[in-house]
Amino acid sequence: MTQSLTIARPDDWHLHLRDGAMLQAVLPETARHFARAIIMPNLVPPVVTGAQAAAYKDRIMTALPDDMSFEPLMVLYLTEDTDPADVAAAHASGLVKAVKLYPAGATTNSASGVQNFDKVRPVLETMAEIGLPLCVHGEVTNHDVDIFDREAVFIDRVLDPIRKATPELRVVMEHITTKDGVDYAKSGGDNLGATITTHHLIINRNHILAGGIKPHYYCLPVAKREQHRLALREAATSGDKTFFLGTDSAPHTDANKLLPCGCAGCFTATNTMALLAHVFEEDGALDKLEGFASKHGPAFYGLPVNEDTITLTKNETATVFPEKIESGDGPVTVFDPGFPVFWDVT
Ligand SMILES: NC(=O)N[C@@H](CC(=O)O)C(=O)O
Ligand SMILES: [Zn+2]
Ligand SMILES: [Zn+2]
Repeated sequence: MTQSLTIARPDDWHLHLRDGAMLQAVLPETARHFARAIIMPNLVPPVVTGAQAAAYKDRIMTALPDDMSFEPLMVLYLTEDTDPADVAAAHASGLVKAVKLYPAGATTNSASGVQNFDKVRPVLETMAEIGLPLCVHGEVTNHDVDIFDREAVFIDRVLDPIRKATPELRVVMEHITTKDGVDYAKSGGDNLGATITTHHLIINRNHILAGGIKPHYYCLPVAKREQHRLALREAATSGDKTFFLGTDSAPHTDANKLLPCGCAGCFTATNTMALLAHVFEEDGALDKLEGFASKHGPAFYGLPVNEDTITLTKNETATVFPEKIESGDGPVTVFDPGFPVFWDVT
């Protein structure tokens, strides 16, 4: 018997669209299901100023197929030279919905990120005053900190001090991967939210490393132990409005993934909603999917819930997702959950 679920059209609160040929290829994969997305600014060079964000938004809208509707929510990449007045103007004009903090060297294209957090205090204070959220890639970069501990250590050494110094600052902990992240987000009050990716609800570190290395499961923050995946599942399916969907769909060509030093990122835009329906059903929480994917994010960002809807259908035969999508830069492998999924967006 087929089963179906209609929910308000979802949004993606953490998405990499890239630029040029890759943008052209991946944008329809998101716009097919999602109404809006928070667009990550880690291009080369990064999207630092309001003018750069306006130009990038134009390129996204130009790449959007005529028969699709989609609103990119633009984000500025925080550097030690970011001008608070430029940030305030970009927010006041309605263009920019968040500022992104990358610790320098933490992840893909983060070389221009912040090294000395004191240098960005004036920007953070301006953001707190105007209510502009800070999105955070929450990992320290110290070589003496184990990669599996970098999120928990970031919370103690960087995030908590920033929030104590600026309690009015609204913060999104992006792509949390640990129980530590879940617990900290839960206890943070209304000014703190957290996004969770689809893939971190599905894989743990064994998926990457056991039985041969699987580069397509390698992303940052790296997937952790099973106990952490279970904590993320519980948070996402709990109905707690602190937690919302940010897919972190991060396309890299297969050529760039399958290298001796391969790129970090999972490309999930194509099948995210079907995978989430599977996950939420498995946890007996289909009634919580709409909150996670369509309602808690707009509430945090002070935006309306989308008026249109999507319908998810569970079929008798497994859904066949494309193994790869083609881009002008080369093929991009679609995230494979490793089990059959019977849901699809109709
Ligand atoms: N998540 C990833 O593994 N990669 C992202 C960067 C990021 O979100 O950290 C990317 O831009 O490729
Ligand atoms: Zn990140
Ligand atoms: Zn990301």
